[in-house]
Amino acid sequence: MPVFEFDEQDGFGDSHRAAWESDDELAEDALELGTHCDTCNKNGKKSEAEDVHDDSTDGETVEYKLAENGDIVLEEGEEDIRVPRRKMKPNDFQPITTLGRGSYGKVLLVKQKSSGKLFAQKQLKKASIFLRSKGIEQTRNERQILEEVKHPFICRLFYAFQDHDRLYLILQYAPGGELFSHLANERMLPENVVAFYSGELILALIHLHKLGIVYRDLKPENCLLDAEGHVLLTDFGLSKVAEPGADCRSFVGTKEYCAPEVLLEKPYDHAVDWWSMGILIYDLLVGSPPFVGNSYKRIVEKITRSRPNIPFYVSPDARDLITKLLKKNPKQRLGANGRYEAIFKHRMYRKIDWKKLERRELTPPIVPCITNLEAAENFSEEFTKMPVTATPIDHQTPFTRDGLTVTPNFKGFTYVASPTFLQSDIMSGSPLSRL
Ligand SMILES: Nc1ncnc2c1ncn2[C@@H]1O[C@H](COP(=O)(O)OP(=O)(O)OP(=O)(O)O)[C@@H](O)[C@H]1O
Repeated sequence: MPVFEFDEQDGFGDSHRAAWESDDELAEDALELGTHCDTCNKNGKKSEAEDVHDDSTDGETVEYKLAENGDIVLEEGEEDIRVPRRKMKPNDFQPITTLGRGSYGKVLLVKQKSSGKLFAQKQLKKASIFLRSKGIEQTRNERQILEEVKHPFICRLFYAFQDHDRLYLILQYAPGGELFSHLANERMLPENVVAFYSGELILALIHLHKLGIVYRDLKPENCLLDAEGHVLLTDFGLSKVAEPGADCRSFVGTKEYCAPEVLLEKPYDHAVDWWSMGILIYDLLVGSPPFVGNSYKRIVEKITRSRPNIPFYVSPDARDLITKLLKKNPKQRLGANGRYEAIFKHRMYRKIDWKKLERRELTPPIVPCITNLEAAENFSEEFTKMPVTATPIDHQTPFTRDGLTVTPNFKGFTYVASPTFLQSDIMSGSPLSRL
């Protein structure tokens, strides 16, 4: 996958760091957001079912040094030998419940049999991918992008594999569910809360942009929460790697969140993500996106021609930010061309210490109610009540296209995260293991 770094001068490099380091006032004024569990008072109780520490590695015997507290002692640069880099298969994971459904298949909560660890397993039916011509490219994109991207607010990919019928992505499980399901409980969020979530998402987007990736699909369903309440951006099916100077012309995205240049089929770039960020901030503050209508044509008309109608109760700072992000001309949009400093310094974020935010040191305003990770309490019962069956063993049913029998193989799809990562923060010191 082609990846390029932005120029240090106008990119994320020094100018970004300078913005953080020079602004002591902002650091001192750092926001201490109050914490509450939004649906109950049982803050993060440990589930006995989760207290599993099975070090077995499918019969392989390995030796490792142990510290007094039982931690594995690793020499610098040494990879953890407890986690052999072995390809996974569907049968290595026990399905627990259904979490949701995407356009190519479902997302299950699964438990890795060898370790007892929980993951989200995104299944994609090859037949439906194969029948939609853009599907294969989209799926490869998703796998490659997830593999490459490592960021505290972006959902991690651990394994990717396939059998005859399906592709499988084994992802970091976001037990807090969708950010917007919490919004549905609250209707509108206060400005300091919106600054927190949009701040974490801004850092995630900048990370992607720095890698040359346009996310293109920023929408409520793709903003999940981890057990502590930090944002996890997911679903990279529509992300695209932009070559320097190249524009992406294919139509993607959820229309209410789509930038005008995309709807008008004009060339577009990373600035589309800053438009969607403006829509998301409006949606969080007001309770619905700014451009809605009962037909596709009406929505497109509003997005391309109308100004957003910002209610009177939105503060001047938030109003200013939304207006600057929702500039129809992508070149004038806040954040366009790597001008991230203007976002960091915007008054909407005056109480955010960006360094602390990136280090996950600011307390999330909503702590998801999780009493038992396996119960997936923050997901819709429409899914969690669905019966889950074990993933069928590869039954070699051929399917046809244009009258021909085909057995598509998605070359290069298989992926195993590095052993170091499999034992890293997310897996061992993460909220999941602490519950
Ligand atoms: N890592 C995860 N942890 C927990 N739940 C997840 C995770 N990934 C997805 N989900 C749940 O599954 C639902 C569907 O996810 P998916 O990524 O397939 O959505 P989608 O945007 O419809 O996908 P696509 O655009 O590929 O069709 C999400 O809305 C979310 O509720």
